Amino acid sequence: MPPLGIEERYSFNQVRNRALKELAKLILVPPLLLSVLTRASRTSLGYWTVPCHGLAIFLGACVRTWYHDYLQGRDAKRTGGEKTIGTIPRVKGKLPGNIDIVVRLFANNDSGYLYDLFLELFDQCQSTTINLRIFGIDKYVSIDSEHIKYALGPGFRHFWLGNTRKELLENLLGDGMLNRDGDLWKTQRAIARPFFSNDRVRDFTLFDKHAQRCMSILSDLEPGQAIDVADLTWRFTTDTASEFLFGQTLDTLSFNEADGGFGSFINAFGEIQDIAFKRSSFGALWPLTELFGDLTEPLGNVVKQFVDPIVQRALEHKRKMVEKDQQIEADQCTFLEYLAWKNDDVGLIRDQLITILIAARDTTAALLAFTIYMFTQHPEVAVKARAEVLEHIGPNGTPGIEELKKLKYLQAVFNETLRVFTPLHASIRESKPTGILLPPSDPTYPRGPMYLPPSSTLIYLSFLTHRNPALWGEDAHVYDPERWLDPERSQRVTANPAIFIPFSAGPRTCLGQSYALNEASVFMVRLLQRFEHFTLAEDKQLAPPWKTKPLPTGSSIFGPGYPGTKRKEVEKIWLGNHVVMFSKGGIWARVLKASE
Ligand code: HEM
Repeated sequence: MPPLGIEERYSFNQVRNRALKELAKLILVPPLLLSVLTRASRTSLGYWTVPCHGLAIFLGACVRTWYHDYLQGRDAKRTGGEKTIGTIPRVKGKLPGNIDIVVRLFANNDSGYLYDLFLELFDQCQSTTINLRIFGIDKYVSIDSEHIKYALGPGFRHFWLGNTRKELLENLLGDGMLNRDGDLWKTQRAIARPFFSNDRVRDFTLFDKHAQRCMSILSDLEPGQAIDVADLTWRFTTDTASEFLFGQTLDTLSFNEADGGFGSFINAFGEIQDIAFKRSSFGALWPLTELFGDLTEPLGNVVKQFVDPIVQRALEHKRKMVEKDQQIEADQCTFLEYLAWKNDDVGLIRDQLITILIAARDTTAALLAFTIYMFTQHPEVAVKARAEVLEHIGPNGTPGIEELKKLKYLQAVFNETLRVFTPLHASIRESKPTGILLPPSDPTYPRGPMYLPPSSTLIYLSFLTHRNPALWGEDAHVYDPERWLDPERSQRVTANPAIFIPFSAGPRTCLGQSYALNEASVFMVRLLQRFEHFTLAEDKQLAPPWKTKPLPTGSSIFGPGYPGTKRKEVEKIWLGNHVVMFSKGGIWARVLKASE
């Protein structure tokens, strides 16, 4: 069996065997050693057999952790050389293996404000990069803008996506660019890049067509009728992306889910992502929850059954063109035709298409939905954005690239939504098999260079970096687009762009940034031309479960109200964190048509 390698496709059996081996190391090896010892010394443990074997597992874990720390300490000295370097502070829970922390993390996810518990952990450790060490397995979590910048940019070569991340979505993303490192990633990115260049995504006809459909849906609502705008924007980006990628829309805006093919495709597509998210909460041992088979396999087959014939047709079309000695017009074709022109591998084309669909859809939908949520909470923002649209484009004008450039306030609104409700709230990298010296930390809790051991999992929470008062000022929790227009306040980002990374940074930065912002702008222009007032339908909205007032007393660098975020006071929705952030139960709003 080939070893799990960076460019390999992972078979589920390989992944399951890997997890079983890890489990065996944890719970089988120590009792086996004990049995060998007792046999060799002809000792009978009698009634003590079970407790002694339990104790052996516990001691085995302690010895392994101690040895692991010893090796790390040695490597840290080697990596640091003459320099004095620190170790990343470890979270110290009350129970062995930090079980209590795991329980609290699940509870925070289930009923708390997103990532609140982490604020407490960072504060306890007085560090913005911490080691959770759960059941003896190190997991580093960071909100440190300097450390994240290093991993994404200058230290890029020391990191890769890592096997843990790739195993989760192998059945959906396969060889797609979001799931590969090394040469395959480079090739995939190089092929796709020209298609997402600024010039290429300037044709707004497609965005406009689907945006206009959304406006018709909104216009047809009964007076006072509420709509889930998270669902509407999701359908908008699904239809737009599918037409952009495949050349045919999935037409989810017709709300006709019963229609066989694409309905099952969209469901399977969503379900795989749900499974992947659940897997991620079990860490590297998740395959043990699927001992009897890969839960994503049947769903992956549904996806393939839907996409492969479309890919085959594109390849057939290409063959006919080649026979007739025709050339493809790069600026006239769909992404699928473009990919088919570049290679003949159905699997590779499918993986790349699915990757872009996954990257393009929920992210941009979230940007739009959270912006509308903010319109409901800050009517003055909607009024100002609408005035700008009317001034530069008029009540019926068509948004083109030149018009959009003039919408400075709308750009500030999007920036502020991307800051406060950053769709990709977290991401993950793995360091390569050599120890690394992380640069000095950001000013939140000043620390010198710290040692990151080889092959470490580093999860970074841009959600919290974007809301950190030490980087953004005391009003970091306030939604205020003006901060992007005020030279003094916007200076914080210009001086240190690493504090704002909604589209990531460095060589793996988002390929679809222009596409996303143009698509979102066209939607918003159409919305603001037709509607002028937005309210949250609180009677429909799933209310957050926490009590907002009084806030807990005490304070930390993250502001008063420790250990929670200050936004808890004002938030009317309940944030959830799948791959992309969302509002549990949707975002229900009522919209008022603009007076003619
Ligand atoms: C508001 C909308 C969007 C946001 C906030 C966003 C954010 C991001 C982020 C943070 C990453 C890095 C992920 C990581 O390294 O773990 C990323 C990667 C990527 N995004 Fe986006 N994205 C958006 C829209 C889009 C769209 C519309 C497309 C395509 C049409 C797209 C295509 C990609 C691709 C292909 C990558 C992978 C790049 C690589 O690994 O080299 N994104 N995006």
